[in-house]
Amino acid sequence: MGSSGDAWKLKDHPKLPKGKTVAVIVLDGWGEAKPNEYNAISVAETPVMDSLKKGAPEHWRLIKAHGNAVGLPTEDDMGNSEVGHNALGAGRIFAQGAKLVDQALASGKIYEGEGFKYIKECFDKGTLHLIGLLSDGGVHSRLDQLLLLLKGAAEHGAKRIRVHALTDGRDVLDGSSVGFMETLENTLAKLREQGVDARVASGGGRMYVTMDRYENDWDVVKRGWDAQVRGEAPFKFKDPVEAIKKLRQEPNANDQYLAPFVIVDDKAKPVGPILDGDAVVTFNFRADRMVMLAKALEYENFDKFDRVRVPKIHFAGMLQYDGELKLPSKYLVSPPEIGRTSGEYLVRNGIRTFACSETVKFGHVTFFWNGNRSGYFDEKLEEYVEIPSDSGITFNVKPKMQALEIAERTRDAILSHKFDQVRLNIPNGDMVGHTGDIKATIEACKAADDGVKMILDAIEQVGGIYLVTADHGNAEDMVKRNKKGEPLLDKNGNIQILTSHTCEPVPIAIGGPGLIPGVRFRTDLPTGGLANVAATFMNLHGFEAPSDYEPTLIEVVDN
Ligand SMILES: O=C(O)[C@@H](CO)OP(=O)(O)O
Ligand SMILES: [Mn+2]
Ligand SMILES: [Mn+2]
Repeated sequence: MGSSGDAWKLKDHPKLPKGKTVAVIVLDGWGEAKPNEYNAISVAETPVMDSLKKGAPEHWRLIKAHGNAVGLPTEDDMGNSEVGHNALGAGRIFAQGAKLVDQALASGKIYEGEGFKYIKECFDKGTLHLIGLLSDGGVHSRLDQLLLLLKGAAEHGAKRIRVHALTDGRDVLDGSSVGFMETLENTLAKLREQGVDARVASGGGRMYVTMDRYENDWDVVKRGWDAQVRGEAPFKFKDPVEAIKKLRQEPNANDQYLAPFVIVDDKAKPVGPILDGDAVVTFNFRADRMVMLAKALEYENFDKFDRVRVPKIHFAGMLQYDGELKLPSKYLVSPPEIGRTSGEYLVRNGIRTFACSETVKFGHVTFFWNGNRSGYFDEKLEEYVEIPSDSGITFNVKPKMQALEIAERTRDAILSHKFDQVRLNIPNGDMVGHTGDIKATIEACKAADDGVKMILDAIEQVGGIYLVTADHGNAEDMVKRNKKGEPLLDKNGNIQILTSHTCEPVPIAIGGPGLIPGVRFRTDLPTGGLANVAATFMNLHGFEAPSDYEPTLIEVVDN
C-alpha cells in the first residue's frame, strides 16, 4: 500500500450511517459450550450475556476462534489471545508463528537466514543457550520444534548447548512438565552420544520465572535472569527431571509457578550460566511473554532490574517479537507481516479511538490488535489506557481483577463523546480460568458480565452500538475430557482440571440504540470466525471494509 492518503480511504457503507459510538468488547477466554457444572460461564450469574443470547440468530451467533480460522497449523490447535486479537484487529487470517516456524524447520530455511548465521558465529568457542517454554500447548512454543532446533543446531555446528526450560501447566495439564522434561532429556542424551555437550541448565515455572508480560512484574524476569545468565537460583539440582519432581512437592507448587532452579555439576557449579561469547535463542514464537526478556538481553541501557553481569552475546528470537521496536533485532523466522489493520484504517479515516484493559491484557487490545506493533498510529486521535493489574498474586485470589475499573474508564470514555470507537478486553474468564479454580472462575465470569453491563448502559445513553465477542474459549470448560466428552479422573479419582484455552467457538452479539433496523447477521457465513469481526465493526462505523478483509458478518435488510 502506498503512502498516499487515498490508499487508506475507506468507502462509505451504502446503508449504515457514520457518527455512532461503537463499543467493541472482548471477553477474554469466553467460549460457548453446553451448560454443566464445569462450565463456569453457565454456572455463573451472567444476566447480560444471557440476555444478548436471546437476540439469536439476528443479533447473536457463534464464530470460530481456533485452528485455521486464526492461522494456526491444525484444527486441533486451541485459540489464544495473540492469534485471536491479531485476527480481530487485522480482519484477515495470517499464518501465525507456530505455522511459520513449522515451515522454516521443515524446509531447513531456518538455518539459512541472517538470524541463525549470527547465532552460529558463536558455535566455535561459545555455548548455544535455548530459553523458552517446555510445552506442547502450541500457544507460545512447541516441544517438537525445540527438539528439531536442537538437532538442527547440532548438525550446523553447535558443540555445547544449554536449555533453560520454563514449565507450563497453563496450556497443558498441570504435572505434564515431568514428561516433557524426560522427552527433552532423551534428545539431549542422544546429542551427547554424538559428541555434543548438551544439557539442561536451568528451569522454573512460566508464571514465576521469565514469562511476565506488558511489564506487570519485572521480578519475574529477574528471577529468570538470575538463573539463566548468572547461574543463581534458590534451588540447585543435578538432574532436571528430579528438580521438577522435587519442586512440585513444595507447598502450593505447580508447573506454572515452579520455583527457579539451576542444574549444577558434581562440584556444585552451575552447568550453564550465559557467558561472554555465547549465543542465546529464545525459542518461543509468541511475542508477549518474551518481550521483557528480549529487552533485558538486548538493550544496553536497561534499568528495570540490576542485571549484575551483562554478557556479550549473540541473541536472536525465534521470531521478531515487536515490529515497531524491532525487538529483537535478530530472529530466526520472520514473523507474520500484519499491516493495514482495522485500527490503522479507522484512525486514518478520522475515527477517534479509545482502548483499555488492565496490564495483563493491555497489549492484547493495543499491541496484538494492531498487528504486534507498539504505540499509537495517531496520538491526536487515540488514547490507550492501562489499568494496573495486581501483581504477585494468582488471580483466583481476586477474581474480580480490575473489571470494574476497566468498565468505568470505558464508560467515562463513551460518555465523554470524545471517541468514536472504544474497545476493551475484560480478562477475568481467562486469567482466573487459567488458575483451574472453578469457584473463583465462576466469580470471575460474573464480574466480567457486570463490566459488560456498565458499558452497554453507557452505549444506551449515547445512542451508540455495541459489539460483544471473545478471543477464544477457556472458562466454559474447566475439566479435561475424553473423546466422548466425559470428564477425566486422575489416579486418585479427582477430576483433571483444565487450565488451558479450548477449541470452542465464541459468541458475538451486536445491538444498541444506534443500530439501525434491518441490521442482522448474515446466514451465509456459517464458518465465520474472529477475522470476520473487523469488517463488521468497520460497517458499524459507516464504512465498507477493504476488499481483502474477511467478509462482514452483517447485512442490512430493508424492512
Ligand atoms: O497467559 C497466556 O500467555 C496465554 C496462555 O498461555 O493466555 P492468553 O492467550 O489468553 O493470553
Ligand atoms: Mn485471551
Ligand atoms: Mn489465556
